[in-house]
Amino acid sequence: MSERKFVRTDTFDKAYHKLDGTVQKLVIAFLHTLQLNPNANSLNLKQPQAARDRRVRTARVNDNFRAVLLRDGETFYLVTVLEHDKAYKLAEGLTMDINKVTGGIELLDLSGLEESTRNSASGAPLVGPDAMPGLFDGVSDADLVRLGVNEVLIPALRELRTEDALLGVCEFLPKLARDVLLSLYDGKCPEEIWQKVTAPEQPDTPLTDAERGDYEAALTRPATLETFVVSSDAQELERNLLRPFSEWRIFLHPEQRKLAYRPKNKPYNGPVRVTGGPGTGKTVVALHRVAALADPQRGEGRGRILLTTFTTTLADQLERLLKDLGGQELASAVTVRNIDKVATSVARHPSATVPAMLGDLELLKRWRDLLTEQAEPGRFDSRFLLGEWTQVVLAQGLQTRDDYFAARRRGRGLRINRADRAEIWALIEEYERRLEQDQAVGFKQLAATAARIAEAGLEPRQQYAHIVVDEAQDLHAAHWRLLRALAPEGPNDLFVCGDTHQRIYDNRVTLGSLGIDIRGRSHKLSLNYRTTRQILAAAGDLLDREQFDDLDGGADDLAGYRSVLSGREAELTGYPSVRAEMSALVNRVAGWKEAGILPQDIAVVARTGALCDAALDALQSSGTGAIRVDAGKAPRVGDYVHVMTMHRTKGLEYRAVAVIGVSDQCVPQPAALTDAAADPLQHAQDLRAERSLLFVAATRAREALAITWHGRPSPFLVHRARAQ
Ligand SMILES: Nc1ncnc2c1ncn2[C@@H]1O[C@H](COP(=O)(O)OP(=O)(O)OP(=O)(O)O)[C@@H](O)[C@H]1O
Repeated sequence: MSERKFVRTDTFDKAYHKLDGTVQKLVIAFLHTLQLNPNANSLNLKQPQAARDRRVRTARVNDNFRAVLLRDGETFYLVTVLEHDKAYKLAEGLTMDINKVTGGIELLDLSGLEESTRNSASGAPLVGPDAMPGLFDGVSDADLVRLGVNEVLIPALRELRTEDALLGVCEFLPKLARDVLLSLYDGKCPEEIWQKVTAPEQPDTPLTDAERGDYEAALTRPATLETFVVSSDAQELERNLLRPFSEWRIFLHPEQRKLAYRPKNKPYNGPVRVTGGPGTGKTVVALHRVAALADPQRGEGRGRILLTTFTTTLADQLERLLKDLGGQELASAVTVRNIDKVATSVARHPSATVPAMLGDLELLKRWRDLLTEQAEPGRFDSRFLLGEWTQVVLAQGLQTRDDYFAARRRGRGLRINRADRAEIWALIEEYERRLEQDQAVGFKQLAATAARIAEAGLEPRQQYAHIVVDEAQDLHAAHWRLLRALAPEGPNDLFVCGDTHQRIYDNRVTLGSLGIDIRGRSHKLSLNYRTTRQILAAAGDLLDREQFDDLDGGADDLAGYRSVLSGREAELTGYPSVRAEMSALVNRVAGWKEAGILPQDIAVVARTGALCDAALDALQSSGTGAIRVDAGKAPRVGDYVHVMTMHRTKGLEYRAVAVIGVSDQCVPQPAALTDAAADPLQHAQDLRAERSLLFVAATRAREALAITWHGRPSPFLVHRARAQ
């Protein structure tokens, strides 16, 4: 007899978590009975008379609720738990099939689909001069099938004539079909959709005819695991259901799964890079990759694992998510540290005095002080010198005057001659001498020291077999040299996730030149799980046609970047004064709260601390609980709207986001821009970072985004603002 298996869908989990506690307990009891004896009378397992699929059953949970499931031999596919009549209605139109392209199992809710198309079409003229064409008239059935749309869906899909009708049917479609149809609706051609949407879901080897009907084999395919999870017994199922529902822990997109979990005999033969726009699940992939490496059963890991990212706040968040994913056991198997702590752990001797750590603002001030004390004004200003020190000297680990004279200055816009180099080196020596004297050190300087120590050789117990990096776009060259030296070359050594469209610090690198060879091991995620299509479109416009690098000397773009979530358009609104903007903010936040969004799911974001203070003041004076989210501190828990600068928003997400003060005087922030005449390249890079900051802030929004300004709008907004 084959082993009894429970396969639950994401819809089952969602339905379970919406039930009240007493019904949940009954669902668990039902599962235990099903495990012990699927033929038990108390289950009242029935095949609806009008069922389209002979495998469909409903079963009794209590007098009001029934579970909907499919039985295929000893395998039970748990679909949902619904009120009695709704359960029967769903069960009658439900079928299950194996997708011909992906080999993944799909549930097809034909009654829901047909009813939704019928309702949306009622009243619309289908013939005559006013008849509306079908949304997909220009796409052949053959193309739809080739793209992975099951042919039984096609007649109903041909009835769709409006966007509302399409959005209405989305909830009844398998995930791939939904993604394909929305991409077609967005104007993408079948070929592009094949490449970006469907092909990545294909299994590694093409399906044979026999495999197309083999459900047992289909159960293990990544495309199935996007929607289904297999449990071997009711206890395991119960344990999983009792945890809070977070889809990302269980239901990965096939691309995400393939990246995170490698077959045993196919390790990555070197560093891997994962890119993708905001919200595409890079962090989720990084966490699952760590889980795969830490799982002794899988045999992928060879030793210590480090998970690192840019800030302490993000590292704390990663640690929390790692616990969500694999409990304390997983969290204890991994070192989670932000990159500065990694550097500190290598560079600082435990008994040495702890130096003062200086950020860029303080370092810039010290450059200014040094220059003011010079007898004669030199050719170089403080911003240039800070850049030269960090982007050339620390980035390359230059230690001597000769090294500096021989160094290439890639990415620096101002040409300098030998006399200039001599002048600059003398200033840098004096600058570093003063830092040492004051027992102070810059963060990148510390990283450069740590890299030097690690490159000279570390004890094996200080090294890591595997390093997983999140928010990689903001790491400095010295960080990369350090990480390279911390993880000796080998299978699965480095796994790097990042998105250069979100680079908000001026750290550009070419990984290859730093000993991190990602050739042939580069992957891009493109399905956004966070943000609606409307918000993505507005955020995408902020980037204009700016060029972005791919961390390795090439170019990156957001081709194929998309979302299947739908919602309201982003709002872009200008006001005559700050006062008017703040008063509108107070009303907007009140509106969001009235619509059921909790205060802690709302963020107010500004470019400067002063504007944050003004917003905080306006909100608090109106009686709205609000707090500032500051560096290094986890946001206070409670019913507060979070107010923060754009820099703080990195890696976070909220249901509603108001980005305020996006005026021409404030974004880009004049103080953050190098003078174009002094260094045109640097000026362009500073502008790009300012644009990315706004992009990062806007892409934190899941459902609602408002971008506002007073006076004239920021030049980054101009064509959107005009089009509104
Ligand atoms: N397979 C999935 N199923 C459901 N939700 C997912 C999935 N993958 C990611 N998410 C959710 O999408 C959101 C964005 O994911 P994540 O933070 O990993 O994206 P990211 O690419 O790292 O984003 P960013 O670059 O903007 O920081 C999170 O809420 C995450 O839980």
